[in-house]
Amino acid sequence: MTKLSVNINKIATLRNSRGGDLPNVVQFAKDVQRFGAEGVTIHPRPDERHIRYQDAYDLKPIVHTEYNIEGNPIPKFIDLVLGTKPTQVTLVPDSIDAITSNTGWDTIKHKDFLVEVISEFKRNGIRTSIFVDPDLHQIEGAKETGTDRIELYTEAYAYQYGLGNKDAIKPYAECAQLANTLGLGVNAGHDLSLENIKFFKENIEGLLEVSIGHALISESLYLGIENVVQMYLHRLS
Ligand SMILES: CC(=O)[C@@H](O)[C@H](O)COP(=O)(O)O
Ligand SMILES: NCC(=O)COP(=O)(O)O
Repeated sequence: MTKLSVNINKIATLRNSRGGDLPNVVQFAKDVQRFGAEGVTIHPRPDERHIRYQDAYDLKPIVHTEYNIEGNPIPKFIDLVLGTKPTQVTLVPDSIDAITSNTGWDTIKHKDFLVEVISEFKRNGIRTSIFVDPDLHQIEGAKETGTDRIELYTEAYAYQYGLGNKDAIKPYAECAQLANTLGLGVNAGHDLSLENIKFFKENIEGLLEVSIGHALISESLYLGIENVVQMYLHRLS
């Protein structure tokens, strides 16, 4: 069974564009869970241009499914995670100015650092996951860090699948197989969508969780726009 965790960063980005509280991220998180989502993911960045640190605290009491907080473990982020105690923390090595996450960890080079932060989170009862490229050496390195899970960075798969190259699944399938053998749980995310998710799921053994935001929110707009336009027309008639 693969859990769907909805990343609500985009809802915060939309809210921030006007400075008010529309759309309301807490209400949105309540709604996605009511509609069946099995988790809520947020990815606060140091400049808080998407989800804000305060949002992470506001969401804590209402997320009754899996609460997953993603981010680069700088001191401010570590304090946030220890203060909110989500179900899972996913460590992502994103630079401060990156538009979105664009690389996985070098689990070999950053082993000592990862061992340190992962053990701190695990001491506090928080499950850990680390964002990695589909590279067998990086999966072996991930095992050495003590992490509970990995999150496979799926941007390359999504891009290639869109071009019709289904072979792009191969490194992901191999990495998932190795992770399963090593006792690491397998999550995945980035640019997964209604178009590419089924094939991914069918080919990845033991896929525990996917976190999806950008496409899922965009698809919600496309699929919901007809209804809303009709509702406005009705009120104007
Ligand atoms: C790790 C990852 O791939 C996602 O967390 C992604 O970074 C989504 O965040 P944004 O939608 O804010 O780019
Ligand atoms: N961990 C990936 C995530 O939360 C969502 O990524 P995306 O669907 O917004 O690309």
